[in-house]
Amino acid sequence: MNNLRSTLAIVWRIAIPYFRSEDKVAGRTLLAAVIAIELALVAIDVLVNQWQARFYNALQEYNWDSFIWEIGVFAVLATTFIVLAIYQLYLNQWLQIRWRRWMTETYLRHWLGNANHYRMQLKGDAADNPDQRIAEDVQLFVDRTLTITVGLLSSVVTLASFVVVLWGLSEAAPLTLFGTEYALPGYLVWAALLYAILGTVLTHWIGSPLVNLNFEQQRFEADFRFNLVRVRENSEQIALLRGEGAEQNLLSGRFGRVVNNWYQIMSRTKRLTALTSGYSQAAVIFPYVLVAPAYFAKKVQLGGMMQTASAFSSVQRALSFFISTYRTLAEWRSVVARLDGFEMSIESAKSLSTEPQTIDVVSHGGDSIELAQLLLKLPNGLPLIAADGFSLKSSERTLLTGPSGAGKSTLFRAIAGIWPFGIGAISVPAHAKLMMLPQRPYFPIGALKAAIVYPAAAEAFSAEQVKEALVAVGLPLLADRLDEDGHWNRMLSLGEQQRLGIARALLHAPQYLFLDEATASLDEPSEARLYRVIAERLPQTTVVSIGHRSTLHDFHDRKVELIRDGDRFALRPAAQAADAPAGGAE
Ligand SMILES: Nc1ncnc2c1ncn2[C@@H]1O[C@H](COP(=O)(O)OP(=O)(O)OP(=O)(O)O)[C@@H](O)[C@H]1O
Repeated sequence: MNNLRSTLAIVWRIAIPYFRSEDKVAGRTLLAAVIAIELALVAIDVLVNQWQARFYNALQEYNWDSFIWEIGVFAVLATTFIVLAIYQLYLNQWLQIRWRRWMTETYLRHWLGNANHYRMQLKGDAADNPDQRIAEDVQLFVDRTLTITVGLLSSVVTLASFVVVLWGLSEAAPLTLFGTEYALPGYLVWAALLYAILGTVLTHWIGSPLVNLNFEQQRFEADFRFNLVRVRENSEQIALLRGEGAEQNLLSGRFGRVVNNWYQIMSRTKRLTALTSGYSQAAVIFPYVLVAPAYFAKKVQLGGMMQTASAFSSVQRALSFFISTYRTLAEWRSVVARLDGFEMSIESAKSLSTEPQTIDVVSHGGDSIELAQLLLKLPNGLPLIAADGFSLKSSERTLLTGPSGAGKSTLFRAIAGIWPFGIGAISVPAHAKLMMLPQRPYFPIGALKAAIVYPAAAEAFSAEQVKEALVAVGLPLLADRLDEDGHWNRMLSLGEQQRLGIARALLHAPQYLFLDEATASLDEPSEARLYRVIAERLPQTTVVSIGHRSTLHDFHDRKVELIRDGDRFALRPAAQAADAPAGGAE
């Protein structure tokens, strides 16, 4: 029960914000329309039930005129039913897509906002496969929540309406057993109730493991899909390493989990279907058995008996809502649990950046980046780098070196404000434009121009500007392909990608440019040429480079090293300055 209450609380928390959002008028109106139509459909059910009594009586009495009249009445009822059913579905789908659009946009905003997607990965306890949560679970949540809510409401209203009908019919067709009449008010209602309770208890008993099995199934499917995507993304590496066999084993292993879980779902579903279909078949005949003695004792007409059977089945169907929607409910609960996990994970990623015991990245009025009493840590809490009183001055070019794994890239991450582990402060000039270029730049799939100017919009730079930047970084041949669509990370060599990265930097002209081995795949002369281009074109930019080649020294004003200091590395200015000024010798 507690479980149910907490699930409902989570559903409320996930579902309600939409109906309070900027789209609330449309959302509430559509929801009200869907509910109103559902109620009208129940009313038609009641009318059809009363119609049945008249219709079968007309048949029993061989009354042709009544028969024809009732056919007409039925045609009107059926037409109204059809029109309402069509519009209910239509409005329901309309509500679904608006609700889903709002939730998807909200989740995207929270997930992408403030580098939460990155922090969620760092946390390690991140919700698995966020893509699945955003793409699939939101859709399932909206669909199932509407189906279940409207279905439940319909059941309650059907129950209330038909209980009244059935209670009246219990009086008209008194309980007759072995020729004796028993005065048991509303016995048909009690019989329906007992029947439904029995079915519900049995269904829950057999079906409850399905909740967890469905949850796992979705997870295994998403894992399998994710690993397929990884193979596609890394297909060159895999082909070069002849890793196909290993991939086959890995993927088969992942798919094996999908299959094993599926077998368990199959076996549970088989038992559940045996119960639910047996239950609904028995429900067809059960009311006739109950009323038959009264009918054969001629206490009730054929119309009364048919009406009783139909009312009984309506009550029974309403009471059995839980049974008929059990699988949907099971699936829904796992969707709710996954979305809840996703929201929690976003929240905890958000809180990581605001916890007092984290690195404070603050803006200040000066024009240098200052590190004060900074201690960078690993996610497991171990210290990585200590830095105090260290500054990166305007227009200065600094070369950062140090052993592999010392934390050079992590220092860049901290300055960019995405590494939350540690304490201390990093002051960054207010409104300063920082740009980080990694060794492997990222290019979104699409037109080359949009890929180069990312994250700016393609129109932010003219074709001439982009072409000029391409020529400057030594890629004149690409200048004619700006409108060509492609997966540039896959199509270009790493050296070419690094040149494109520098072109991006030239276009954006940041105040601070951090190059994390961003030219390491180029030959030395090409690397030197790119550094000269940066010096010429971005003379005001503060450049911080991570690199291992000695040729880089010529293009930097000073050298800073990460040196082991006990259990951590310390940031120390190297004793001697660089041999030549920025943009100096080749
Ligand atoms: N997401 C992460 N989770 C756990 N540990 C991490 C994570 N990212 C980096 N580390 C650890 O932090 C340490 C520093 O990594 P970093 O990439 O900053 O080193 P680096 O000095 O740039 O190395 P290299 O010169 O090899 O590129 C490494 O020991 C690395 O394993």
